Amino acid sequence: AQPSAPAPISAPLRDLEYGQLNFLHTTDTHGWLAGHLHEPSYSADWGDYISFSLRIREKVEAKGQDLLVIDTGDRVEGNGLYDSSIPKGIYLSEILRHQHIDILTSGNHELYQQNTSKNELLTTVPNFRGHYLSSNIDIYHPKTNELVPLAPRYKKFTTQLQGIRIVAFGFLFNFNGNYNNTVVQPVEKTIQESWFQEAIQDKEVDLFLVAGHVPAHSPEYRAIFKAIRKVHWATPIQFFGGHQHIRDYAQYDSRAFALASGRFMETIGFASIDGLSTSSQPSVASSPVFKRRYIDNNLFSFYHHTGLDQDTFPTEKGREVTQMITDARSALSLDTVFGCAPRNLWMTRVPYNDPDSIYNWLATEVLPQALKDESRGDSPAVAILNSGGIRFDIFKGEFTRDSAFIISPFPNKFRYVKDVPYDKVQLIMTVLNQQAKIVSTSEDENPYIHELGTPGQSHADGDYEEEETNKATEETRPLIIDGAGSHQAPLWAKRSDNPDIFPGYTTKDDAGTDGDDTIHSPVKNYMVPNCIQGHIPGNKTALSETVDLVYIEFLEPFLVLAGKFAQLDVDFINESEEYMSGVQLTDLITTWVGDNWKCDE
Ligand SMILES: Nc1ccn([C@@H]2O[C@H](COP(=O)(O)O)[C@@H](O)[C@H]2O)c(=O)n1
Ligand SMILES: [Zn+2]
Ligand SMILES: [Zn+2]
Repeated sequence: AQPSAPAPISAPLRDLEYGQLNFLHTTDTHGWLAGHLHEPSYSADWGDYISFSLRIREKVEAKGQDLLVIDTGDRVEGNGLYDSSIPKGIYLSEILRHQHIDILTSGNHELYQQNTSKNELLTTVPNFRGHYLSSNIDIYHPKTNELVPLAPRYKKFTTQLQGIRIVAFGFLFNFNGNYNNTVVQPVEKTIQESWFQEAIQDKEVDLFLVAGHVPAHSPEYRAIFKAIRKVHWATPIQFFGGHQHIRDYAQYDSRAFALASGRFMETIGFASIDGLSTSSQPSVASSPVFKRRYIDNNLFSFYHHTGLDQDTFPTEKGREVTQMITDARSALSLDTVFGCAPRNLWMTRVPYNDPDSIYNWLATEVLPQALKDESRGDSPAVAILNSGGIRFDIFKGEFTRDSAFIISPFPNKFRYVKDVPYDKVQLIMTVLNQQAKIVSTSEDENPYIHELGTPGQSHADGDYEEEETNKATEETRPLIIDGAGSHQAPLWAKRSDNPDIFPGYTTKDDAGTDGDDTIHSPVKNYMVPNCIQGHIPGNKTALSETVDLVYIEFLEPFLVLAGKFAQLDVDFINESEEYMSGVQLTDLITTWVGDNWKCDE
């Protein structure tokens, strides 16, 4: 029987504009497959997304159109569901595989640790065999030690219903922070290889599909665009990108567009193309039409776009996966409470030195009070953290095991060098926070800067003031609504009269300001420096002329460079030692929370 239509709800939503070929896209999910438990606007989980894509497929296929589902990497690191299991990711891999994904690629986070890339090769690639593409990543096979492609370089396929002939690639940006069991070849070099050149010589192609963990606006995508255009002046190209954790849409020409779909399961990207040629109709008269939409990841949006409701929307598979997520969270004790945060602490909604900034909290409370290596006696220390290592806000209320991994998922330890002149430490801080200037002297145009600071931000001018709030680069979310649980639609979804506009994404991209499905009011957004420092003991005036320079180990390659600029004669790699017996930042935060943030009885 036909599902009955849901009761109409008046809400400020823009519809999806379907085409001959339609896409759903996720990127940078970073383990958030349970959705956002405290933010109704992003509260749908991977099971709901599975139902959504099945329902959208039914809808488009009923019209004879095709649907492709894409994921562009950074599926790992960033949430207790991935990071808290031993080994990491055992539950996540099982949950992920239930989504049908037509094309998926690796992000940089799949390559930082040896075990993670090994797991991609031995578990995720086989789970998505025939769909996982890796145009520029090789891996030393753990059994043979032979350098092999992580996955096939590209594939050619034809869509099910219309016979649209597609050549697809799967790239990673020019990343160089990978563990040495993998090799990432720069995109510009890869596209000169014979296999790529042969792939783009194919004349029987209706669409080039470039999926990648690459920013939508990037020198890497421009290079690929140019290489394809040299051979095919008019064949449509659809890029899917990620890595910057932003909603973005780039226009390369009238037939080539790139969509980036945010981060952390906040956004389901939608794109469509009309006017494509097909195998049975190889020439079309009209120009193709490209559309895009950024869907807020919640059930209210899902019901709206499918025309279904809470009874008709869920699928059996979706329900099963939601149950798998609930079971995994319970097995991992992710709801265990360590303390209660007395207030919200923000990454970018307030200036970084504001009392409500998470960075200010770390610099003035956590580091001075919790980071102390007793073997160093009274030696004062300055501890440096990269802002990019802090991944999310803290919401007022219960701080759980999940919260700890959400804020600080990386197994980063602290290292230190003794007796560094305090003024040199300050010079190093200045250099680190001006990293763009160092980078601009390098030969390539690698967006290396994203390897240090908070994703989605550029720190080139050292200006940390409020940004324009309507930029696609902003990180915007609706205000937390206390007490809201999982699977709730935004509060206004329950009103059928005159819905309020809630703060959230207000994206401006190359196609304009109408990309977001949900109409929001903007949220303030402030720049954050690449690095912050905490003084141990906290009183700066009590510091002696030299201090222990303590740093999070991820920063070491950047410190080597910054040390040279500051003319500091220290060999960080050979002279540094583990600080505080190798304590990790995540554990430091958890201990501090347990000691300082008591919950009311
Ligand atoms: N061990 C690590 C690994 C990464 N980071 C931070 O993550 C940033 C990259 O994250 P994306 O999701 O944008 O790819 C990187 O720039 C570092 O800031 C880290 O701190 N420690
Ligand atoms: Zn990411
Ligand atoms: Zn990334």
